[in-house]
Amino acid sequence: TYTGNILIAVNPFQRLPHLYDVHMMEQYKGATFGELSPHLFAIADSCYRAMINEHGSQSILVSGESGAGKTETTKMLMRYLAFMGGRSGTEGRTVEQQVLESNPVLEAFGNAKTVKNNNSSRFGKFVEIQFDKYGKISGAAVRTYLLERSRVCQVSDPERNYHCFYMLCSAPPEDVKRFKVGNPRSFHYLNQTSCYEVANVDDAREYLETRNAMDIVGISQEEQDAIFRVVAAILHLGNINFSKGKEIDSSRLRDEKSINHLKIVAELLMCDEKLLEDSLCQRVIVTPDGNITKPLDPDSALQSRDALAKTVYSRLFDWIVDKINNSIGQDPDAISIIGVLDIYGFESFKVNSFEQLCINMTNEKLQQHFNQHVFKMEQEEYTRDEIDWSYVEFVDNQDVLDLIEKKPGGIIALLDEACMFPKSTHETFAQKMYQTYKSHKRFSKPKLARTAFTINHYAGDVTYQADYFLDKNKDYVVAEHQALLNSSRCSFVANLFPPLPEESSKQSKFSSIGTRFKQQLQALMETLSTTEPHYIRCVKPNTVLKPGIFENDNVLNQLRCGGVLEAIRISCAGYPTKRTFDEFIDRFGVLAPELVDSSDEKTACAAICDKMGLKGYQ
Ligand SMILES: Nc1ncnc2c1ncn2[C@@H]1O[C@H](COP(=O)(O)OP(=O)(O)OP(=O)(O)O)[C@@H](O)[C@H]1O
Repeated sequence: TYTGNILIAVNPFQRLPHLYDVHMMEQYKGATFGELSPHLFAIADSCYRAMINEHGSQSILVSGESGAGKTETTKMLMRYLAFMGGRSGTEGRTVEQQVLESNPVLEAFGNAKTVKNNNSSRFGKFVEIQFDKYGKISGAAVRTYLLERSRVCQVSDPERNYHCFYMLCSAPPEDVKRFKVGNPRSFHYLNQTSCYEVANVDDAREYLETRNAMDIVGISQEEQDAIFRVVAAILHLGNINFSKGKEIDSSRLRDEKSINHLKIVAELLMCDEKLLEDSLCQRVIVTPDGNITKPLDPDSALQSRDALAKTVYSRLFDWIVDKINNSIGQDPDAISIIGVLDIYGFESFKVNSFEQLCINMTNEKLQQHFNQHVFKMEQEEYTRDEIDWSYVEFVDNQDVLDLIEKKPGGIIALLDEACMFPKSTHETFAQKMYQTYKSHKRFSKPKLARTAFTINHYAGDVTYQADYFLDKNKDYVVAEHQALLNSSRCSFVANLFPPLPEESSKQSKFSSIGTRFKQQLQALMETLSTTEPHYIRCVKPNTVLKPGIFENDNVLNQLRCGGVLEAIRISCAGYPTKRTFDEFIDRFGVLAPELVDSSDEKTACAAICDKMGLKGYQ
């Protein structure tokens, strides 16, 4: 259905191909908005037409909670835009085909089965489709946000790690042999949960399809092999274990098995075995008097191993995104763009951490953008009609945004400070927040909390646990890991870790995930502000992921989180029903037939209202 121009799309949890086929696209092509049943093609069509007619850039913002259908909706939107903006009769790899095929590639490496969704995107995505002066697609760019790195090393029932790991384990026998993988149950990074299969998903087929999609987006066979070699290396890396070494607080490889896995990792990454072992079991400390090598105890070595796995995986993901962008190509002469944003919705779990804070900050920003837009649209309409609506209140969430991201003084700024100060712990960080925001309306400290804090978001209160904030915010690659991988004989691996520029290698430049994410978000908002936005709110009808079940309270909460209720409030506070003068006379003329014919439409309408004793109309 629609609320104003906002489309509210409910996930059907069953395939409805007839709703999304070419025949349906034909019907919506050029149809007046609102004439046909609400449909995402109607949004895509009005967006495309607005771009052609007004030569202005557009954006479609798709939001909703995990499993609500954002990614499916985004793919369908892209298909419609490719249908409208594609070039007929072209052969081979067209831009629009590449844009569409980037989806399965990104999903293989960035999606996983979670409690909420069997194919959950663990990153945010903004696809910018560029159009030339003929309204044809001439280029595209994909920007991704905040991939969930922790999943690579840590998964719990009934979730899975990223799809690509299982695909590789189900690859054809020659590839399984070549990449030295096997049963997913034999890898620590996969066997922490007992979930290996996803209903209706055939990993073996997905492997071939991903390879095929990689061909189309322009990733060469050698590059594909290197990618899967890295994926396999990460699996083996997870199987390396440590036990206490001879010296105090030192560690060594635990057993033959670990030695064997280490060998395989070195082979797959084409780097030196001894260097790999050292980079896991030791740290070099730079002091004014020279470098000191310090051994790591087994726990720290395990952490070092996991940090390496996460860094390699996230670099791999970034490489794939860059490659897709390079091979699709950007059109510097593009006349306008249509951006499609598929980004995680508001999150509030039993335990909320740094990721939730970043996600909810994104949603606060988008909410502000949404409110401003809805408000502005209404305002423009009232101004056009010369109607006074000064009494309609605008609720701004700038105070929450300031609390999180203001510099200096916001939570992210405090966190960066804490990360740079070697002695800080999550407790000192929490204390600092409690002190700083003692009297902030949107911040509170739960009773008896030592590290927890609550933020009053537009969609409700969320309590965060600050325990891992410091670690999660630090964005640096251990120097030993950097040196190791940069020295790989495989140019693909070495290029994932280019040498750092001089100044930043001196540890002077601190880079934090929070600040980088904030900057990315800022850039996104700037892009969005140059476009005319269109909104789609996806709704998940139930938590059992089945068709035909509708949980009322749950849906209501999603509408609240999506800002739909706020949009309705703004609309209700003004004049929610809009009729032209002749429609009004058509409907209410019977109340005063004698007035209708005698005067012009506007006067007649006023006369009808007067006759019925209505007060305060404008
Ligand atoms: N229009 C649709 N028709 C049929 N099935 C759908 C549709 N939309 C969603 N689904 C089903 O719901 C599942 C979840 O949808 P999707 O992956 O798009 O959710 P999401 O909102 O992107 O979630 P996340 O934030 O976790 O990535 C899909 O895998 C698919 O099975």
